[in-house]
Parts: sequence; structure tokens; C-alpha cells
Amino acid sequence: YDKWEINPSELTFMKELGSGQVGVVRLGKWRAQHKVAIKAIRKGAMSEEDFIEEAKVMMNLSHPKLVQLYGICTQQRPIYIVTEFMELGCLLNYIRQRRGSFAYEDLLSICLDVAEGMSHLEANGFIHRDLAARNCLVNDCGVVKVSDFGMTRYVMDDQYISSAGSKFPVKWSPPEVFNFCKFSSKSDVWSYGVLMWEVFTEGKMPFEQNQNHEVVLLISQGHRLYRPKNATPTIYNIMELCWEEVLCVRFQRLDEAS
Ligand SMILES: COc1cc2c(cc1NS(C)(=O)=O)=CC1=C(NCc3c(C)cccc3C)N=NC=21
Repeated sequence: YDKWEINPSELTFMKELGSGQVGVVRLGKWRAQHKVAIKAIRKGAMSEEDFIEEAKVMMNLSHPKLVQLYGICTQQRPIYIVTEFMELGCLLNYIRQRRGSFAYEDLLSICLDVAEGMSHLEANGFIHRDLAARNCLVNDCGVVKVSDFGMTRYVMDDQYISSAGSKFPVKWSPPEVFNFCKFSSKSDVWSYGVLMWEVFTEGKMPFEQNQNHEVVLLISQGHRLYRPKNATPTIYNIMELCWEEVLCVRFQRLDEAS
């Protein structure tokens, strides 16, 4: 087996943890004693060959605040993606279930964990493309880690891909993304600001009263999410810095015109 390949016969499957856009996640054991999470990719949900290429890159992205990819099983269908198991599940559920029990320092610590993970991605030239509390996970020590980075490139559902699609994360996207899908580490910073807002509201839905097309207009007109009551002006100022519109529209030189 190549170093990114896992022998499926060394996996045992246990309870189902959840099911998402591209497949079902189960708790499992590797070599009978190591707890792992295993995502079985639903047929037709993902461009698998492209993902398999990418998995080799993702294997090398290791950081204490990134959910570690352990490997993939590609010799059979469905393919399995195996990662580190995070005992307390997704961050969004975690903060909603504990609403009212967080101290200010706890909320700040969650944001700091995510910032450390994202800083590592950025240092490695890796763009997440879908940073949000739903795409972060919590382990049994309460450490928050970023997961699912870069995966949206392999999802084959147009509702996710098109910025007009019903599943596109408009509420976490800056204008250059919802207008012309210009992803960058700067667009990840915008999403990080929205994640901070999710954390300090203990899991509220951004722009709860608005649909995606209304949010496009609001943001384009300069409107921003309000200051959560648990956020000090200093913290809210950081969120606002994340939501400053990127004004450098690149003027393509005529001789570069593709
Ligand atoms: C305890 O509860 C959970 C724990 C996990 C979890 C979901 C829950 N339950 S829930 C839905 O929050 O209620 C998903 C994972 C995961 N990795 C997922 C993953 C894999 C395997 C492959 C590619 C991409 C990703 C993101 N590691 N641990 C957990």
C-alpha cells in the first residue's frame, strides 16, 4: 500500500456519526485499537480521482489544530476517507448544546484554535474555501480543529458549486467569491470573521432573517453582521477587519489577456 493508502481489512466499523453532502461518517477502529472516523463517499457525489490526487497533499498538512487525514481506501467502492476521531463532534452543535455555559475566555480560545489551524493552511498556500463552525470539530479535551479543508473542489453537486446554488455558503463569502468565485486566503479570512460571529453568538445562523440573495445585496451595500452581546468592541473590531472588502480588482494587462 502507498503511504496514503489504508488496508480496509484493518478497519472495523462502529456507530454512525452523521451523514453529510458527500457521504456517511462512522466511528471505526484501525488495527483494532485506534479510534478513527471513516467517511464512505456516496457514489457520484465526488470527483474521486481528483480527490485521490489531492489526498496526497492533504496527508502532509499536519498541525495540532487541523483534523489529521490518516489515509484513504481507494481499491474498492465506495472509497473511504479516514481521519482523526474528534469525540465532541462538530463545533456548531457543540456551541449550540452548551449555549450560556461558555466564559468569554472559552469563546476566545475556540477562535484562537481555528486561527492557528488556518494560519498553518495559509502558510502552506492552502485555501479552505468553506470555513464555518459546521466544518470544525472538537476533541475530548475541548480543542477545536479545522476540517474538510479544500474538499468543496471535489463535490459534484451544482447546488454547492454555483454561487447561485441553494447550498453555496453565501453568508460566509466575501463579494469577490459570491460575485465571481475568486477564492483566496483573503476569502478564508472573511469566513473566519463569520465563524468568530458564530462562536460569540454561541451558534446563531448569520443573517437569520435573510435568504442568500438578500445577503448578497446587504453585503454589497456595506451592511455587516451586528456585534454579538458576548463580543467586546475589541473582538468585534477584529470581525469587522475580516469583512473589509478587498478592493484590489486585478487589472489584467492587455498582453496577458488569456
Ligand atoms: C462525535 O461526533 C462526531 C465526530 C466526528 C464527526 C461527526 C460527529 N457527529 S456530529 C455529525 O457532529 O453529530 C465527523 C468526524 C471526523 N472526521 C470527518 C471527516 C472524515 C472522516 C473524512 C473527510 C472529512 C471529514 C470532515 N472525525 N471525527 C468526527
